Amino acid sequence: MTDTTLHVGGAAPYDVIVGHGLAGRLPEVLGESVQRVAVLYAGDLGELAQPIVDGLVEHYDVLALGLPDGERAKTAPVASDCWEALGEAGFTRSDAVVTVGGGATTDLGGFVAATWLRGVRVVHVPTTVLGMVDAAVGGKTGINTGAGKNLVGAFHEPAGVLCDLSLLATLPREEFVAGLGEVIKCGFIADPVILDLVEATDPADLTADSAVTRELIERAIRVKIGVVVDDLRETGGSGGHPGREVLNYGHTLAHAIERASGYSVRHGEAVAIGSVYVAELAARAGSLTPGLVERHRAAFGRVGLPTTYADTSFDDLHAAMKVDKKSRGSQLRFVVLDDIARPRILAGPDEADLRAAYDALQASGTGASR
Ligand SMILES: NC(=O)c1ccc[n+]([C@@H]2O[C@H](COP(=O)([O-])OP(=O)(O)OC[C@H]3O[C@@H](n4cnc5c(N)ncnc54)[C@H](O)[C@@H]3O)[C@@H](O)[C@H]2O)c1
Ligand SMILES: O=C(O)C(=O)C[C@@H](O)[C@H](O)[C@H](O)COP(=O)(O)O
Ligand SMILES: [Zn+2]
Repeated sequence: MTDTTLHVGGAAPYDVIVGHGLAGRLPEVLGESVQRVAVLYAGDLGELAQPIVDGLVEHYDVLALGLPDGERAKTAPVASDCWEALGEAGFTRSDAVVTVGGGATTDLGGFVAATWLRGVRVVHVPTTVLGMVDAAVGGKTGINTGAGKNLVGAFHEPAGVLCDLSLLATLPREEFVAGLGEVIKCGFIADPVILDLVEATDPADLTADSAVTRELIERAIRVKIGVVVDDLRETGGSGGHPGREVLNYGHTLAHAIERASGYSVRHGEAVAIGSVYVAELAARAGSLTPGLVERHRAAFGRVGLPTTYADTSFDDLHAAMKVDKKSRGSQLRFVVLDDIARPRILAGPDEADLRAAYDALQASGTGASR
């Protein structure tokens, strides 16, 4: 099957290429001025990263840096170690970073590229579904702090994104399923066909190499591109649309759960739980019907994502939600739906509704399979 090229327009345009065996296209995407390339890869993925490094060595001076795996990469000390390594290797503004890994790796690597010399080129090679449909696209980069998730970061558009579907072959099932959390989120906020496909497909057929998986991935990328080109820096939408904040659907509670669980709940799993929570909240605010709340539970639950959570008290999660970037002063703000693909901002909901929605989240649904 041929590669699909999805163009991201705007001030710093680039392409997201979806296909198989894409590593050979890295020089074309990196451009001609680059001399040195730092490959920042998830340390556990050495076998996936090595052929990419070997290909680059033919064209560039290559510095390969293995990072701590997953969320452990998204810390200030890891970013600092990368800056030191780039400094020792004499990296200049004509050099570039290539990231190879899941969303945690692209977030950290993107942040290093955004901050080194105030910004050098970065090309992402995401190796998870979540990285392909979301983290590698759109230019959000970041690390966590003790106070919460993604609290330090920068917007830094990549020079290109190579979504090599062959790399998904080794992805553990639970990581594959976690990525579907962001895909299904895209269905609720913008593309109902995604929901139809998920509901019509036997979950056993949602495999790394199936045609329906590729269609879901490409549809979710299109949703993300469509949102970010209109509101690259999350300054707000128009005509009542939340703008880029719509991609944060379900994320206010999700980030609080990730932090409360010491990041043992995967991001995509937390997004599933958080989306059911905002659906319950929207129902209490009079915008979403009970039938559509149940559609949230059914769609996420169908692919094996958790739709309930009870490990942390409401008061602890409420405190954690207050550091969400959508908050303004002491006011919490949520993306909610009036219908499928009709998002809006709900500002300052009553604490009683927030609590009742959490009670409803705890009362039914399926938990994480761990
Ligand atoms: N910047 C953004 O716009 C954005 C969007 C969504 C999510 N995120 C961030 O992305 C992160 C989650 O990303 P994720 O779900 O990809 O998790 P991850 O990066 O933590 O990777 C999950 C696990 O899968 C392993 N893995 C990755 N690819 C593999 C492969 N091909 N074969 C075998 N194992 C593989 C990793 O080693 C890791 O253990 C979170 O930190 C989240 O905040 C950022
Ligand atoms: O790209 C965006 O914008 C998103 O909000 C996508 C989210 O799926 C992603 O998890 C993002 O990292 C969350 O952003 P944050 O600003 O809430 O940290
Ligand atoms: Zn997310």
